Amino acid sequence: MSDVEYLKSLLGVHPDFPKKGITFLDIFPILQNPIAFETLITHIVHHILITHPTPPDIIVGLDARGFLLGPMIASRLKTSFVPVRKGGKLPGETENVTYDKEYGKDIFEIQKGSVGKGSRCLVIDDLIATGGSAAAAGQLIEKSGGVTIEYIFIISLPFLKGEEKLNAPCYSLIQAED
Ligand SMILES: O=P(O)(O)OC[C@H]1O[C@H](OP(=O)(O)OP(=O)(O)O)[C@H](O)[C@@H]1O
Ligand SMILES: Nc1ncnc2[nH]cnc12
Repeated sequence: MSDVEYLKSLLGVHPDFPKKGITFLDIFPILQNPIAFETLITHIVHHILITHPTPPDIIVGLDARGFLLGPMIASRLKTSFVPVRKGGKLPGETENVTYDKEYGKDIFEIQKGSVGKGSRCLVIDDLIATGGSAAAAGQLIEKSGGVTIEYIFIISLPFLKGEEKLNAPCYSLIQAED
C-alpha cells in the first residue's frame, strides 16, 4: 500500500454531517495515529521542497483545521506561519473578506502587517470543497501585498470544482469521489 492509500484508508466518512446531503471527511483519525501523522507531514514537506526550489516565505494556515498542519510544516521548513482566522478572533487591525463554503457563509481575517510586500505564501488546509475558503485566503494574501505560490490540501472534492476559483496551482494528496 502506498503512503497516500494508507492515509486515505484512515479517513472518517460521515454522511449527513454537519447538514443533510454533506458527506463529511474527517482527518482526525490520521492525527490520532503518530505514524500516519508523521507520514502526512513528511509527504507534504517533501512535496514543497521538490516543487519549490526557493522555499515559501510564509505558510498560511486556515482556521481551524489548517492550524493543525501549518505550524508543523512551517517549523520543518524553517519558514514563518501566519493564520487566517474566522471573523472577530484576531486582535489589532485586520483585512477581512466574506465568502461562501460547502455548508454556509463565513468571514476570514488576516492581521495587517503579517504578510510582507512580495512575500511568497503557501496556503495549507485540510480540505478543498467549493474552494470558497481557500479563494478567500488568496484574496487576503493579495490585499496584504503577498503572492500565493501554491495551495495544498490533504483532500479535494474534484466534483465541486473548487480548484477553478484559485489563483495558483493546487495540490491534494487524496481526491475523494462523489
Ligand atoms: O472549499 P470550501 O467549500 O470553502 O470548504 C472547505 C473548508 O471547510 C472546512 O472548514 P470549516 O469552515 O468547516 O471550519 P473548521 O475547520 O473550523 O471546521 C474545511 O476545513 C475548509 O476550510
Ligand atoms: N465534505 C467535507 N468534509 C470535511 N470538511 C469539509 N469542509 C467543507 N466540506 C467538507
